[in-house]
Amino acid sequence: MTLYLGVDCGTQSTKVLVLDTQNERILGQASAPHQIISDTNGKREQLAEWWTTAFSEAFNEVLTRNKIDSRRIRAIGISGQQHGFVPLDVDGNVIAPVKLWCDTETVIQNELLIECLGGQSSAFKKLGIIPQTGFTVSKILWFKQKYPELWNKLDKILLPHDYLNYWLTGKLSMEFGDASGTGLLNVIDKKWNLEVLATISSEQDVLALLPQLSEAQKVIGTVSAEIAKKFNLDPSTKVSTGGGDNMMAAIGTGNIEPGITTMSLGTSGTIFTYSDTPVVNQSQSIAQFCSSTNGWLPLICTMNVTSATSSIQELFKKDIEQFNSAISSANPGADGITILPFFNGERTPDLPTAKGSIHGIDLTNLSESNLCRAVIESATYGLKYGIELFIREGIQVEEIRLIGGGSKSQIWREIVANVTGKPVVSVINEEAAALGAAIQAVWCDTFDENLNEFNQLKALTDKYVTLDETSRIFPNKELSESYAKLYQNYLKLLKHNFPEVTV
Ligand SMILES: Nc1ncnc2c1ncn2[C@@H]1O[C@H](COP(=O)(O)OP(=O)(O)O)[C@@H](O)[C@H]1O
Ligand SMILES: O=C(CO)[C@@H](O)[C@H](O)COP(=O)(O)O
Repeated sequence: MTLYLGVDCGTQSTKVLVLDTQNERILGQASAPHQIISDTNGKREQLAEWWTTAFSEAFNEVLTRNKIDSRRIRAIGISGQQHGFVPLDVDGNVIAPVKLWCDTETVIQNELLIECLGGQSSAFKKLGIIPQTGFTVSKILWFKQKYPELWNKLDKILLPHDYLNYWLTGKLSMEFGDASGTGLLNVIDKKWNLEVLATISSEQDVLALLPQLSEAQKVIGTVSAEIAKKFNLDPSTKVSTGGGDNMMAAIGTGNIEPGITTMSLGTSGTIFTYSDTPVVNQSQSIAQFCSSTNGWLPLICTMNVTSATSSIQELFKKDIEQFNSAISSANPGADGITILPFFNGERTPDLPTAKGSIHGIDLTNLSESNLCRAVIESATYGLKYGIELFIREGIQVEEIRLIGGGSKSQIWREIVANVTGKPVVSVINEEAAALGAAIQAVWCDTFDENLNEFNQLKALTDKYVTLDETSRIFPNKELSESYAKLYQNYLKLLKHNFPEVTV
């Protein structure tokens, strides 16, 4: 048996998946949860050690439950939530809690950086992307301002998946896909932008704080002796470059060539599509990330998907099954209730300090099931808003490949099809980021410099990514028409409450 491990360190949990390439099947998967440190000022942080603990728990569980021999693992691929700022000292210790992609405490620092770069369009010219509050760059400036003593100890800046790579191998590296979400990289020429680095600090060599950039198909090293012993791994076990969770989910949904759209219903909501060339877009909300397949991955991210839906679910003390049946029992449009679900500020549209609100309540419609339905519908309207931005930029969306925790819900899948007016289909393994990471590990391990890079990856995604044809849902004409009207009401409400939203 030849085994590959795919690991996805998401916001709410770390998932570990084992792929058996000899028998061409997934042997098993397990997950372990993480907490989040939150505050009303927008703080959203985690401790890096929670990720390594969750990795260990999920690793041990999947191996024990499926009686898998860890010595058979040839390589590991790590996927991770994007943008988080992991600060290391010279001894490789993490010196502060990690500010996450969903942290909005750094609004002021982000505004300052954009101003120093000459405003939004000038920043776009310099970087090919406009840094948003969730990106890493404003977290670095915030850290320097808030903790000057710690800043003096800072030796390296890593992203969450890079940190797990470092923990496994002792090697410091960053690949282009995840690096493109830092706000420090010119995403067109794929080089660090020295002007942005100087904006963070003109006295210090910020470039020296960044690890080496690596191409997607590379192995970064083998597991350290300590890790090999801890997990009973063969010391020759390789670790691939890995990548951001959306980049890995692109691989895990076969979204490695133009014309495919993936939507993730995770803590965040994302929509992304592969491009061979950078998409020079007028919309500041489309993040033109690099893919982890040496191309580009234009992406829309909303901050309030299962983070918002699980808040309402937990408020009513429902388990997932009860929550889904409450949604199904309510009428489309939740009898007039609409939620602006900005429980955590918002990235698309760019409203980092926004708060959520509930509208249209009266004595006849106030019920748990209507509120459950309304939060799901509103999170989906947020994603429809993203699709409209894609379409406006000439990016075609024919069909949506749905992944992430929320895609397990039949009723939510139906709502996505009817709100967007597009057919939706799930992949057989909805933990697409973990699967993508495992596929990337195979790609890196078996990579042959003499063969076409894309063809080698495509052969793997063709083999391991399967659409679940039984899950395909076509939009219902009548419901799509009602949702088109309900979406217009949502937009009206959005613009009324946030006049700065112009699109
Ligand atoms: N069957 C389901 N129906 C609706 N929501 C679900 C279902 N299963 C999981 N979820 C939601 O998905 C969330 C986890 O999504 P996931 O994609 O794993 O998040 P992340 O990768 O950001 O950690 C859970 O918190 C839950 O709200
Ligand atoms: O910030 C983004 C994308 O730019 C988020 O998509 C994060 O990468 C978190 O992902 P999930 O935990 O929701 O999968």
